[in-house]
Amino acid sequence: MDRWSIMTGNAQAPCLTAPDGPDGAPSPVAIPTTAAPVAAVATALAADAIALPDQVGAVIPDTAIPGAAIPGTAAGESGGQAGAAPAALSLEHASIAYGRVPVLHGVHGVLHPGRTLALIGPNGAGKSTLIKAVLGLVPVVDGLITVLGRPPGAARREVAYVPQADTLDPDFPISVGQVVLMGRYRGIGWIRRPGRADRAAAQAALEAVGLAHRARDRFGTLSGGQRQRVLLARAIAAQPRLLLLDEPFNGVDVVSQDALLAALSTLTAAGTAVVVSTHDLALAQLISDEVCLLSGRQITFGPPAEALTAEPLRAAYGGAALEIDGRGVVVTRV
Ligand SMILES: Nc1ncnc2c1ncn2[C@@H]1O[C@H](COP(=O)(O)OP(=O)(O)OP(=O)(O)O)[C@@H](O)[C@H]1O
Repeated sequence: MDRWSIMTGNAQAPCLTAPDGPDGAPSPVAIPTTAAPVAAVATALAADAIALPDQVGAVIPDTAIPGAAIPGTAAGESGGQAGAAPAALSLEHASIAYGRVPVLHGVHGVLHPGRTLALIGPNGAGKSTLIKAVLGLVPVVDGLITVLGRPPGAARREVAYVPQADTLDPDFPISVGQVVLMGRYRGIGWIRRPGRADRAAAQAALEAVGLAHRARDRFGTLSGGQRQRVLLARAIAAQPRLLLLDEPFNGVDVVSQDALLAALSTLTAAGTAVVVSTHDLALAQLISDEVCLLSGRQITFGPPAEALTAEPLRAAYGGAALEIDGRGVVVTRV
């Protein structure tokens, strides 16, 4: 049976196990196989040239919202202190709505620079919605979201976003190197040609994801997982302070996933905060410092050892979260 599990034999130090593993050995990562084939994109890469919000893997365009810090924000809540770097992301009892009715309620927690936050929850839980709210694309109708000390949207120059891969067009005629170089355009503008530093940053980003040797190849000739790595490289080249990844591991094999994880680790070590939405609970436990468990509302926000336990998982997944002899929790595929 295809499923994820988080075994919590020791509540203080949960370990990850794949109960269905071929040899019974612990397997740290279970990759969902629900990814749709990478589908048509032409627009996404083309749109990037005019800096539309849904662009791929690049720093989100600045909408010229003044970047003033929000007055009255509690320093402790948003992680801001006089003279200290602000939190990468501060969520204060935020509710988010597309129209009049909020689809996500009561999101509350702080992500600091260099830390990784996993957004977890079943289909329709609100993971993508939260990412869009952080980008300033969907309104916060109650509470507050602060990004790098500023309102969502005002910090776009320093925020990179990698959307779900299946929104991309693999047929767009552009090389791998050019895709990555697009990550630099926020800094250099669309008129000026990229300089040596931009090319070096793009090259380093491609190396970080292990695809420097494919720089001259057409983007569309890469596999889905390799394309995902290129898009991450593009985001890395932008040198963001906050990176938002919407289900980046869908359809990615173990080798590509390892390359992605290594690149992410380098980023966080350099101080970039990462938000990653995923259905892979084991992976979330492996890579995240904080977990935000959602199901139309926030179930819990905290370290994985606390957030990915039986009670909150049952609240999010209902009967799909099965406890096994008090030893751990299995969430069947959602
Ligand atoms: N553009 C939109 N307009 C109105 N409602 C929307 C829109 N996009 C999403 N929703 C609704 O918001 C809720 C949360 O959707 P969202 O895409 O954030 O979930 P998700 O956790 O990312 O799901 P999945 O795991 O399936 O990607 C759902 O009920 C969905 O129908």
